[in-house]
Amino acid sequence: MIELKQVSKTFRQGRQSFKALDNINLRVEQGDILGIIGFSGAGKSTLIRCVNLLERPDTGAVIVNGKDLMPLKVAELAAERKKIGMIFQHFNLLSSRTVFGNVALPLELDGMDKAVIKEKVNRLLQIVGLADKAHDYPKNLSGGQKQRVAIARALANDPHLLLCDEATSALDPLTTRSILQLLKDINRELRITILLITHEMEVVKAICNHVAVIDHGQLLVKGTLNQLFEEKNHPIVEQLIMGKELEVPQTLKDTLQDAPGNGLCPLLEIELNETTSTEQLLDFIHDKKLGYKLYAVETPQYGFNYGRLQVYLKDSEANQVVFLDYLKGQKVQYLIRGYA
Ligand SMILES: Nc1ncnc2c1ncn2[C@@H]1O[C@H](COP(=O)(O)OP(=O)(O)OP(=O)(O)O)[C@@H](O)[C@H]1O
Repeated sequence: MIELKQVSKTFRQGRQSFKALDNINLRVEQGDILGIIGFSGAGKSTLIRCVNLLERPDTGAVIVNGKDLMPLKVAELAAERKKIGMIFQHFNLLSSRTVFGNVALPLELDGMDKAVIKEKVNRLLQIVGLADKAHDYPKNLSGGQKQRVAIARALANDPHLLLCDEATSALDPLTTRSILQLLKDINRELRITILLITHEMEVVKAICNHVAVIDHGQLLVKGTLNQLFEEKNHPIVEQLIMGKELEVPQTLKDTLQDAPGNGLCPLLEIELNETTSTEQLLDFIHDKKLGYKLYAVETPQYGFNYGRLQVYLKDSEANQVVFLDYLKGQKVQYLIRGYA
């Protein structure tokens, strides 16, 4: 369990000062995956770095596994830090060491026996799916593979907590998904608590069971995804939840019009909520025999309904009303991107 109590941090540069964290109180249970989300400059990195005291708060308590880290002496703090793994956006691998060498480093620094290191590193590489890359150098790896090496290295000291600082921001969407899946597996199989910072709601929706929203150094909301969606009226939360619009396919883009017109049908962007899954929505469409084309689906894979669909509702006006009334009845939000 992790608890931040009244944590504040001000950066000072010459005469200027900037309050990056303002009286943060946050509790994370063992086994949780907490997504810390907020816009650029909100204080996310500072917050996560305070958890292992890479950044030392000016005031407050940082309690990890029942121990306040703030008063600890250097050696005691180093021992506690060993149990907290960390991964970064740009992987931070040593280019002069092989994959094996990078993962082995924390164990070598710990003075571990060579044979034990070999056995352990090979097991870690197996977990992250890189057993065949042990002798490669980072420069020969893809971004996703580099992050897998970094994850294996972060797991080397058997941490109870993994801090992820924008771990997928430098990766393409497909690789992002595979790294998030790996983090999810690690959380489930090794029971490691994960704190993950991101500015993308999609990352939170994909793997987090709790979310904390940070803005201007303050904690705005902390709770489950359902609780976050209840705060949708908060302008910052709303902006984060809505995220990017789905890409309209080129074939439709060319013909899409802003206003409804004779024979035109709406292109809908539908925001699913906890009461309506993609399957339920499609069942309704099939039951009513509505004409449609599904252009994009963006649903998280891990048991939450939250996600978006892009549906071109190619049917009569009367049937369009049937569908839109259904969405309203289910309290599912939607946006009409245009008519074609
Ligand atoms: N070492 C530092 N010295 C001075 N100011 C800092 C320092 N580190 C962070 N800040 C400032 O504190 C604020 C919060 O920074 P932080 O990196 O925590 O935000 P963030 O939410 O992680 O942003 P991003 O998503 O862009 O990484 C920013 O305004 C930043 O400029």
